[in-house]
Amino acid sequence: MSAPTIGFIGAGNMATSLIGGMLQQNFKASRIMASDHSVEQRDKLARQFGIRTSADNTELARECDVLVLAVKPQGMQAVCRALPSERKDGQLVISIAAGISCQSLGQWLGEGTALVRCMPNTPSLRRQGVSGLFATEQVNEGQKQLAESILNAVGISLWLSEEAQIDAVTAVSGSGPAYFFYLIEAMTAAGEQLGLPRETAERLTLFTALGAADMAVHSDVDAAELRRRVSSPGGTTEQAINSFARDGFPEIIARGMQAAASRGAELSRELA
Ligand SMILES: NC(=O)C1=CN([C@@H]2O[C@H](COP(=O)(O)OP(=O)(O)OC[C@H]3O[C@@H](n4cnc5c(N)ncnc54)[C@H](OP(=O)(O)O)[C@@H]3O)[C@@H](O)[C@H]2O)C=CC1
Ligand SMILES: O=C(O)[C@@H]1CCC=N1
Repeated sequence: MSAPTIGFIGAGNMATSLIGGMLQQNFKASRIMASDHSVEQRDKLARQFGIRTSADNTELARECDVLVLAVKPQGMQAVCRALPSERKDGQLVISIAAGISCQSLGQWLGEGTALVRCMPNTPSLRRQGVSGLFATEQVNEGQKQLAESILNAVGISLWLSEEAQIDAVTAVSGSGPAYFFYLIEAMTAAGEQLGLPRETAERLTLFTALGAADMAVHSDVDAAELRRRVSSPGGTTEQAINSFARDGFPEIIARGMQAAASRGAELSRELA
């Protein structure tokens, strides 16, 4: 059997991250297509990745074994309703939109559609992504494996037992890279205030983030224990951690993530 064709509708940030990662992992450019209404965006992807692009979403719907819906949530209904009901036989549709439920997608695309809802993240571009996946009952085992092979090509993926968990995944890992970038920005600025040149503060911060994440991923003890091992009694780290705790760091993070998850649920209602 020949390799499946994968079509991305919406060729923006997230599609670029996924396609970039897939091409580094044995997916052939000749089997990937992308459509976008922006000619600049189409040209950019065609140049960057050597994939076929189109201005016509219908062309992808008719030709591709897998359709990845990668437009903004607010544009999803119009995109789905404009797709033809006669699409490629056995097609799997993967939606990566935050807050668009399988129920809405089923209504817009046709109830028999095999649908996977997925929440990836932008480090997929570096093949360091993590995705949560939820399959509707129309999805067969082969299609599940196909979805997994796409997302595993750009990082790791985890199946969810309930669709509602997607909002939590969005709050943790979908939006998560932005929280770490925010911390990097804040630590770099604080390093500068402490007298370091900006570039030095930035490199120290970036490599500390990379080292800490790598160490935590490969450790057999949890993050709290790793933190304790850095914090010598009466030393410097303890002072920083105590100051963070006094200022409510865990509560600040929990409130922010609750806001992200609530927005996901709100979008599902608003855009149904
Ligand atoms: N960015 C992220 O980190 C993540 C995003 N997501 C989800 O991925 C989806 C895409 O997000 P993102 O990549 O950031 O968004 P972008 O705006 O970067 O990409 C969407 C692209 O789709 C194009 N588009 C809009 N309408 C149509 C249409 N009718 N036909 C074809 N193309 C169209 C847009 O063009 P134009 O701009 O001209 O309208 C744009 O180029 C969202 O639903 C988001 O929830 C999920 C996980 C992480
Ligand atoms: O901010 C957003 O809505 C999207 C979903 C997760 C990351 N970006």
